[in-house]
Amino acid sequence: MHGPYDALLLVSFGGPEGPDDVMPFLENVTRGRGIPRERLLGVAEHYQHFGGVSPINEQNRALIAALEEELARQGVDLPVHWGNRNWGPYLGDTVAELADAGVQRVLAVVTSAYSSYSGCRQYREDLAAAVEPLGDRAPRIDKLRHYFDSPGFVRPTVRAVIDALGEVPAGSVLRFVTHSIPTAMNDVSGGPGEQMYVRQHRAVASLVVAGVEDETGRRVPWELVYCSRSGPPSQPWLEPDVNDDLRELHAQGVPGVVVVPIGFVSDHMEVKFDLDTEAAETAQELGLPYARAATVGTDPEFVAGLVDLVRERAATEAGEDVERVALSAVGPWPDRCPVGCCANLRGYKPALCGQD
Ligand SMILES: CC1=C(CCC(=O)O)c2cc3nc(cc4[nH]c(cc5[nH]c(cc1n2)c(C)c5CCC(=O)O)c(CCC(=O)O)c4C)C(CCC(=O)O)=C3C
Ligand SMILES: [Fe+2]
Repeated sequence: MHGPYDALLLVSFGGPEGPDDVMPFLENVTRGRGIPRERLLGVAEHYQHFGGVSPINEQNRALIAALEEELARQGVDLPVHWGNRNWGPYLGDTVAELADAGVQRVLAVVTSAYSSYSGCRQYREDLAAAVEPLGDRAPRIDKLRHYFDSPGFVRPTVRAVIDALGEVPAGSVLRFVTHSIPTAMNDVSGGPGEQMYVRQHRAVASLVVAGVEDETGRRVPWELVYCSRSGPPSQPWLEPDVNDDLRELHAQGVPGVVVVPIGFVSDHMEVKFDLDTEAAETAQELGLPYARAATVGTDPEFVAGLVDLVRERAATEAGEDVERVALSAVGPWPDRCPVGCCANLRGYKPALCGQD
């Protein structure tokens, strides 16, 4: 059953595939965004530290393979295509190829689970830019609703946290980690004043903590902290930074910490560098026992959960009455984003998959 759709389209960030790609990639990411040059050079070093290769592309190839397998297993006959915002295969090229192949209806699955300009509307603008040159030949593109509070995202995270808690002393605490964004971007995430970026993350963290308690009987103290701040120091971004927080935890005498990167669906550079390299080093300097919980990646339950959401959407588009599973009170997120959702603070641009 795949309702009206002809194809799935995995939509992601993209990343460099070798040392010479790093600066052109970073220029693509930061064009017109006022990111200080020192920050850019610093981030270039993070990539060069890993041979100039971002882990994200390989992880997306693995996710596509896992999705194809699960779709076949469930008897859903939908091919999976792939397009990125900042590096090849570029979204514009992929969507043009789909049009050439006569594909008419596409369901986009974005590798970002939450509402924010960077993780939601910017991708919707990218989709609009991708169809724009194609005119009447453009496929119609829908976007899968946000899956942060889906069982397929929450349950593997619960398991990952339980595993990681086994690596640190009893009495350790949890620190859920996500990408910092400007507070002004958070304010309009999900709609004017909604602050959905933070609210959705806190909802996921609560669900995970409750899941861990259900399974282990342990109620573990937690907070939400941030990594990967960029932008000029004068601009407020979400805080605390994970490294500052580790110092604070050490000062409080906690016996250890598990960091849980719920802001990332796989081990992106932020996870590999900002957590596994930098934050791990901070913890080591402090003598603070530290473990990092796995991201959902290609966990079979996550992949099956995405396919469940694909089927839900296909049925909805086919006019069927379907149950919309969501574990938190801030979900289920609507299929089409509401007016003013995750506004572009630099000015309105056309976007697909929303009411505006
Ligand atoms: C909310 C959010 C997500 C999660 C949602 C999602 O997954 O989409 C995300 C993902 C990612 N961000 C990534 C990389 C970068 N992000 C940057 C810059 C920025 N990110 C921002 C926010 C987010 N980013 C923001 C507000 C900026 C400032 C500039 C701007 O307003 O746009 C910069 C420039 C240098 C710097 O400023 O740090 C880089 C290199 C990669 C690839 C990693 C890899 O290679 O594995 C991924 C998945
Ligand atoms: Fe980013």
